[in-house]
Amino acid sequence: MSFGLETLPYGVFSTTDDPRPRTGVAYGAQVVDLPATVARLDSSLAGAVAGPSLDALLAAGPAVWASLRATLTGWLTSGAPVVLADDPIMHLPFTVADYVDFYASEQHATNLGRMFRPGQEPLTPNWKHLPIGYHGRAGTVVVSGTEVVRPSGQRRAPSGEISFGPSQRLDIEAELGFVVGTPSRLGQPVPLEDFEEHVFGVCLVNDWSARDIQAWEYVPLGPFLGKSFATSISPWVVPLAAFDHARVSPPPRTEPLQPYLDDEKTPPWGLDIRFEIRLNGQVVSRPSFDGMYWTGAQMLAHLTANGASLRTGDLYASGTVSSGSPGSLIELSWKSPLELSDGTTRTFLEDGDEVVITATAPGPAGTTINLGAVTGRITATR
Ligand SMILES: O=C(O)/C=C/C(=O)CC(=O)CC(=O)O
Ligand SMILES: [Ca+2]
Ligand SMILES: [Mg+2]
Repeated sequence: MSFGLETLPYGVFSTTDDPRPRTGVAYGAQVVDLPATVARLDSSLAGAVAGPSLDALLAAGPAVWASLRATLTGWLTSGAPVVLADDPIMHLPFTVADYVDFYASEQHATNLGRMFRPGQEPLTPNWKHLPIGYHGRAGTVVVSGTEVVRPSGQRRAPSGEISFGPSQRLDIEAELGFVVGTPSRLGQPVPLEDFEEHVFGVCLVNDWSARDIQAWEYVPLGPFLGKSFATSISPWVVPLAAFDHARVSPPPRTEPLQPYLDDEKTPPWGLDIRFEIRLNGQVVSRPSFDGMYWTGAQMLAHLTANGASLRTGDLYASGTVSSGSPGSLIELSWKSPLELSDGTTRTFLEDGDEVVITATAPGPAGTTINLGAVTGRITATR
């Protein structure tokens, strides 16, 4: 996994020689050890990277974010000496405050509506008027590479029999996660144009979902234990500043929007990010984020429209990215099971299966922004 100068994502790493978790920036296949450079940084920048997580950097705000990125770019371009580490062991990069999951892909919402609510209109009447979301479980957000233990729960068989046991319909959801840096004040909504004041950057998310548990529990209050057992995120958080060349207009809006969501006159926050989903090494889907109906800026405006405040470390995910190609197995195996090159087939995940989600975006002058990977392997129920 190699990262060019255009990406410069932040994460938290340790090494076998030095087991202290510390902040770093990925460069090539190595990591720039940030605390090792503090003596050469301005005090505001040094304070932002000195701790064992990205929390202080997230809280420091856009001026520090821009200044640190410019400083690091300057150092790496000019070959200034930095401490580089090999073979980093990656940790959860920041303290996850609140976790929200949106539902911003029209294709995913339509497909799931057809499957979960057959005979009804697939899109609910509110879908094109507001970005639908729910509050998830921040405490079970885990870093890429963490094993995912198959959850148990209640489910109802087609016969009507209710039972409790290991999920038999364990799925993935490939999503983009937005990481909040600067907090906001309680009672004060964050308008669309302040997105960059508050959001530090993005990561990749796999919102593991137990479809059998979900289908039985979710009416009328929405997702609960079918999704709260684990949510994996990539270890590298890519700053929003890296996406200047990836910004695109979202799909045409087909319903008039309330003024707080109307992004006609603000610079667009659609993002040309291409995902790849691998199951046991084999590419099974290539969704693209540019087809997502709602943007990260609209999701943030909606999240705070009632005056709910933001905290440093809030994470909100886009919802399954199913434009172009599906971001979940329930969609991929809808008509017929997935056929893998080892001769086996899948409708849902089996114990031992490994899922790797990667993504890239266009950078300046033909370069590529690398969002890294979020991986996870399923282990048997304990
Ligand atoms: O349509 C439903 O009832 C359920 C949808 C989901 O499970 C998707 C969800 O978690 C939001 C998303 O990832 O798009
Ligand atoms: Ca989800
Ligand atoms: Mg989850």
